[in-house]
Amino acid sequence: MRLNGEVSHKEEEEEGEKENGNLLPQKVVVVGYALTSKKKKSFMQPKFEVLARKKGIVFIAIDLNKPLSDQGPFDVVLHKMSGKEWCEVIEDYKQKHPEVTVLDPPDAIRHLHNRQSMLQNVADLDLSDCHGKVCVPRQMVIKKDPLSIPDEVFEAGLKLPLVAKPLVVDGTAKSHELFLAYDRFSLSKLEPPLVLQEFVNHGGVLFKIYIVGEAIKVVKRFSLPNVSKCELANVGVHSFPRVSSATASADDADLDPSIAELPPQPLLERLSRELRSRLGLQLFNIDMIREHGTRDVFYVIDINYFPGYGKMPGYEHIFTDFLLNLAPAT
Ligand SMILES: Nc1ncnc2c1ncn2[C@@H]1O[C@H](COP(=O)(O)OP(=O)(O)OP(=O)(O)O)[C@@H](O)[C@H]1O
Ligand SMILES: O=P(O)(O)O[C@H]1[C@H](O)[C@@H](O)[C@H](OP(=O)(O)O)[C@@H](OP(=O)(O)O)[C@H]1O
Ligand SMILES: [Mg+2]
Ligand SMILES: [Mg+2]
Repeated sequence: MRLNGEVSHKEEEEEGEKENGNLLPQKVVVVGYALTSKKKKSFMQPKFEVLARKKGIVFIAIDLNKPLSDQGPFDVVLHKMSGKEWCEVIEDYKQKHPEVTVLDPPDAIRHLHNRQSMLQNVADLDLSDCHGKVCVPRQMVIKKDPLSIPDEVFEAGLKLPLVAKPLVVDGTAKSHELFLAYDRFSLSKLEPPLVLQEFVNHGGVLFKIYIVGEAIKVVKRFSLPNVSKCELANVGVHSFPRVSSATASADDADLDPSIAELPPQPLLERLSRELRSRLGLQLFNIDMIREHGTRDVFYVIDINYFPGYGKMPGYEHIFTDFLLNLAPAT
């Protein structure tokens, strides 16, 4: 962290001074960020930037066309960019600048770019003493041949309906194109590589658990409705919209309490702590559903790196506190 006067961002400091009634923040934290334009728009909201500036945080957009080491100096680097080249840039920068906190390590982020590896750590957890059970839906990966899917699904004993998800998550709209498949034969129309995941009835409500370091914020979102017994006779693959990513929150909706009751806090805390340490990540969210008809059986269906924090209530304060409290890298 830099003390005032050590940084050459005079304009921002003067602005902070005015807004603070001549009270300068005790330290200035310089945060370089490399975000896609979509992510920049949703994350760098004016209200957030103003609050951060008042608290002594200076954001600087990293210029991808210039060497990273020639920019800054930074205290923290935030990034969500895909591509091997960028990972190499970040790895190289981390080695040359151990004093900078780089969030998060590319290798750890890569773990979430694959829908099979992203859930592995959840599958390995045992939270049975934590007011609930956290599982992952049964799933399988189809790497290549779509014509083999019906037999593979049968051999694996997966129960229909299945959610078909692109195996790789790379920030593109295509990687979020999902299908609900009612019969195994129609699955051969889909394009591998795919993950086929058992659909879990959950009453149409999903819990999004946002993690920012040690801070946890859980919100309710609308999700897919239950599949009834008679719908099981349906056939075909049906694409569905990004229902849970909509800005509309289910927090204020009049919902059946047995469906909408938030997961127990101790369970959320333990799950978040374990995943933070096992994944080696500070910035992510977890999509969790409650199995319909149960009180305490939960499934994690998705984990996202650097999700849409702009939609997280109070993100401005949570994020500024997080950045200010980051220990300087040693
Ligand atoms: N196994 C499942 N059982 C029931 N519903 C599911 C399951 N998997 C996904 N869904 C529904 O589909 C939605 C999208 O699935 P998922 O979160 O895996 O996709 P995504 O494209 O990674 O989403 P995000 O926008 O959160 O990154 C979920 O929010 C939920 O409504
Ligand atoms: O915050 P939630 O509701 O989970 O939704 C996020 C998704 O989970 C992310 O995958 C989206 O980011 P990418 O599409 O860049 O992966 C992310 O995109 P955004 O930054 O444009 O909001 C969100 O849609
Ligand atoms: Mg999701
Ligand atoms: Mg996702």
